[in-house]
Amino acid sequence: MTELTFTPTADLVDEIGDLVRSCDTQFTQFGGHREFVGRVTTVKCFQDNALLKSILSESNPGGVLVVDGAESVHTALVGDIIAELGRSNGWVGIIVNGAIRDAKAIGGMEIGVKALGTNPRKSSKTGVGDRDIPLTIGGETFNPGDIVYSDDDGIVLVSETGDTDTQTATDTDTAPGTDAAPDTDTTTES
Ligand SMILES: O=C([O-])CC(=O)C(=O)O
Repeated sequence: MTELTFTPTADLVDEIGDLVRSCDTQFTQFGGHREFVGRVTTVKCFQDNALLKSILSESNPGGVLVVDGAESVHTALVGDIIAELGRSNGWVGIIVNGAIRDAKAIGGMEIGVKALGTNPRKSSKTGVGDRDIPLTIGGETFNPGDIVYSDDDGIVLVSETGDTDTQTATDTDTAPGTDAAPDTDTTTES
């Protein structure tokens, strides 16, 4: 697996131009690492964090877990224990379309964590949810295997060339042989 080099998101936009896949959601920075780049793994879960905890229990050096919690800030999907679990297994970032807790502790951790906000209320732990599915957040689709760049300016997605690990025969989003393949989705404003 090739080592990924962080590039500031604004520089990426300058390189990619109008075809950039930049997530419109205004996330807040919570992690000790404010800049990260990594390969996307996805999970969708609503006010329940058992599935995302099991994913962060897996070793995934350089991975970024993108969690679609349907924008709910009613319960925290990630706290300091789960964030540390991910960090210790090599994950470099967690992006939560929902809430976290233990924000102060997470701010001292060597991992990137972005979320909509905080809530000390716990999530349920049934394990309900879906993993490794495309997620649309902030007008852009996060596909498993995409490369995600994140910093103080935002979150930019790039389709990885030749990544066959997570692509299926029906996936037409990645154009083989092209770097930073333009997103051909006709995404409308949300
Ligand atoms: O267990 C939870 O629901 C989340 C949490 O508090 C942690 O990760 O520390």
